[in-house]
Amino acid sequence: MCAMSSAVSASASMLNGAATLSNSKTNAAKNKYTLSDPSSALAASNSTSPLQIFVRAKKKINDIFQEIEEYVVETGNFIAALSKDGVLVTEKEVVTMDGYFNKVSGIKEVLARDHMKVAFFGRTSNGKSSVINAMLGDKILPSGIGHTTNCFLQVEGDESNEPFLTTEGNAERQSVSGIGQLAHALCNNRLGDSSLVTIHWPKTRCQLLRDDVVLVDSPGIDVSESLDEWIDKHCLDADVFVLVSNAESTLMNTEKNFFHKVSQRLSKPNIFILQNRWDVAASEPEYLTEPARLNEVRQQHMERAVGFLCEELKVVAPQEAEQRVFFVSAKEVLQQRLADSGHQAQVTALPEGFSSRIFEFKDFERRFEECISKTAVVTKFDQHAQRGRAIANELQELLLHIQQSAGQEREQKLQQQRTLKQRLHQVTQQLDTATHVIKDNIQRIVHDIDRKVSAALNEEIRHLSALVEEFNEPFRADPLVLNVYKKTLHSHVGAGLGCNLRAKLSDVVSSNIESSQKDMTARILTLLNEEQRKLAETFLLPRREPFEVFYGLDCANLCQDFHEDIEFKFSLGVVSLVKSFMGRAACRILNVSQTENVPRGSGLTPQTPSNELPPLGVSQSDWSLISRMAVSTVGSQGSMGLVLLLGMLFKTVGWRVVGFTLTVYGGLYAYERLTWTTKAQERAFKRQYVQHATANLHRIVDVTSNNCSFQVQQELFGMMARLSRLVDESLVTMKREVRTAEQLAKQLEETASAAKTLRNKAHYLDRELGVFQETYLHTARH
Ligand SMILES: Nc1nc2c(ncn2[C@@H]2O[C@H](COP(=O)(O)OP(=O)(O)OP(=O)(O)O)[C@@H](O)[C@H]2O)c(=O)[nH]1
Repeated sequence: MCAMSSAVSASASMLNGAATLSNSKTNAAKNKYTLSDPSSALAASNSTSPLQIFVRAKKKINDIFQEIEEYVVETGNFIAALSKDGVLVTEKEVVTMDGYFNKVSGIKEVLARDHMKVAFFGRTSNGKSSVINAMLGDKILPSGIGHTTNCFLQVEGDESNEPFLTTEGNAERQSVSGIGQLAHALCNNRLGDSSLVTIHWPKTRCQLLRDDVVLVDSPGIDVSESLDEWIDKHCLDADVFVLVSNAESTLMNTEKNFFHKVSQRLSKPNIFILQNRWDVAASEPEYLTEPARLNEVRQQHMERAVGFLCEELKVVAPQEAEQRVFFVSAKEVLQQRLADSGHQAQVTALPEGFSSRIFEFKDFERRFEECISKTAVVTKFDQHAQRGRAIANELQELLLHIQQSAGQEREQKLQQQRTLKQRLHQVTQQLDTATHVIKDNIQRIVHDIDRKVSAALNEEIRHLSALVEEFNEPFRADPLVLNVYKKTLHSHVGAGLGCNLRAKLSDVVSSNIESSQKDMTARILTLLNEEQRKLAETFLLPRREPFEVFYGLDCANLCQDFHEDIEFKFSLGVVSLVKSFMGRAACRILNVSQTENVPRGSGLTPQTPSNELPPLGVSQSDWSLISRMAVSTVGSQGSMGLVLLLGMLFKTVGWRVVGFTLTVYGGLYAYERLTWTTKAQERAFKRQYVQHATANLHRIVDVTSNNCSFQVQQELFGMMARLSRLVDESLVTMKREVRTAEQLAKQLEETASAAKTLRNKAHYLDRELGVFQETYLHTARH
């Protein structure tokens, strides 16, 4: 069993022999360990063990660094996520976070391995191994007369239930049976005196090891020349050094020189001096009879040891130096503790001063524990705590920067959002106004065009005869030829009208359209941003072809009901005269006469119609009869009618007048008949065509002008629609930008909030480490 449990029996023994111990430090210790109940004494010793300072500090700082590690991972993820957009954090900061993580992980690993290390040095056979065994309460290390320890042996606690050992550079677990001998054999056979063998001892078997104390035994400093190497390899991380001296002799130069070397390399190392084998000195017969002389010897040893520590090494103040020198017997303590644990028979005959030596050893252990605990807390944890605080502070700075940057960015985004909303509202209103004005302009232009097309077409209709006259395809009265002639004339007239209208109107239309387009473009482009404006100017505005109005004058269709009348008609014929003088009424009469099928060939001469009363005593009824007969005669073209008509005239005006008239009439008829040539037929045809087309074209003037203005309207509205679409797209883009700015502002707010939370966490961790320093490190230093 370990040292702590043996303290109970030591305390019990002390009750008998403590009176011999006058040293005040042992009295103080006696009071602490005078406990009636062994179990409660163990519990008390465990709970009040100074080593618990280190144990609790280690647990606390490990817990804190666990939190720091989790925190660094969380913050690292946060920063890595932010680095994607590269606004708030840079790639360098991500790398820095990786560095923090590596540092914290490294510290955590070191912390997990951290322990309190005590190294034992002294000349061969001074009892170093025995002291360690006594402290551990078990024969773990080999000890014996002569040079037994040939390399460094480190005893440390392990969670496993069975002990094992490992050698330097070889993590393989080696057999544990006869561990002392095995370690000894390893030292002898394979390893140099600077090499290290680690003995992993179950923590459950020893409180000291459970409390993270590691004990290192060394070969005798008087038999090695590798002292510098020892210091480098085994002393620099030691918290406490124990010089195991032989109380039978004074401190040797080899011992002193070694610690001079140590104190040169380390600042004020913690050194305890154990005057071991004090039992042998105390058992000298001369001291048994005269205990005062033993005290003198003790005093001499004490003065030299104190002088060595205070004046030579200067590692401790004079008033504390006596607390570092103890007169003990490791052999007796080990025996006592082995007996207490049942591994060995109880010592029946206790030598003189046994209890006080046992007690002084315990006192050493107490002082040693206090010292190593405080020292180890400072040496092991202070730097880590400082580093942890530095990391926490650096992260606070970084997060504060991110928080502030995110806040500023958010403000910018909100401002941008406000500006965009204003612009959106403004553009919407301006678009409404512009649309209204443009529509009015378009309507105005459309009416103007309508009016101009109408006027131009009317003028063209007025000059239609000229257009028809220009048509000089060969004319023949043959129906087939005439049909082709008509078709070609339709085309000529349609094309001519279209061409003339275009010539008259295209400049007006173009300038109107152009000015309107320029106006609407100027109005709309101001609603676009620079980029969209350029785009519009590049792809939208230039027309590939100039706009042309299609007049759609389809004369073939328009004049399809045209039927020419190019039969010869004597201008002084009854029908012509009737038509001339009586107009439609005569026509109706003619029609009626035709329908009544008046018999032909009355033989009467046609008479010039007149509105005046008939001369030569011809009554109204006679004129009516003559007219009817003439009409019937001409209408029937028969000789009977003519005969009847002539008969009537002979009877009325006399044969001479009739004869003369008929001669003249016949001459005229012959003249007209002879001059009724193809050319005359063509003229008649064209005249009829002009009349017919004029009438029909007049009917479509409104339709055509409407059609043209509609085309202009379509063109302008098309342009306006394209421009409006651009503005609409611009508005959609702006709305999207508003939403994006809103989302970004929200994200930035969340980022700032998250950065603040993380900053608070860093502050909390810094405070935790501060409290840790205050609780453990500040206390340990004072
Ligand atoms: N009487 C007496 N003998 C002791 C005491 N301490 C150690 N011894 C004996 O001294 C001898 C050497 O003890 P070790 O513990 O092996 O000494 P060491 O300093 O480790 O020796 P090395 O390992 O060789 O350097 C052993 O026989 C021990 O029993 C003591 O306090 N009193």
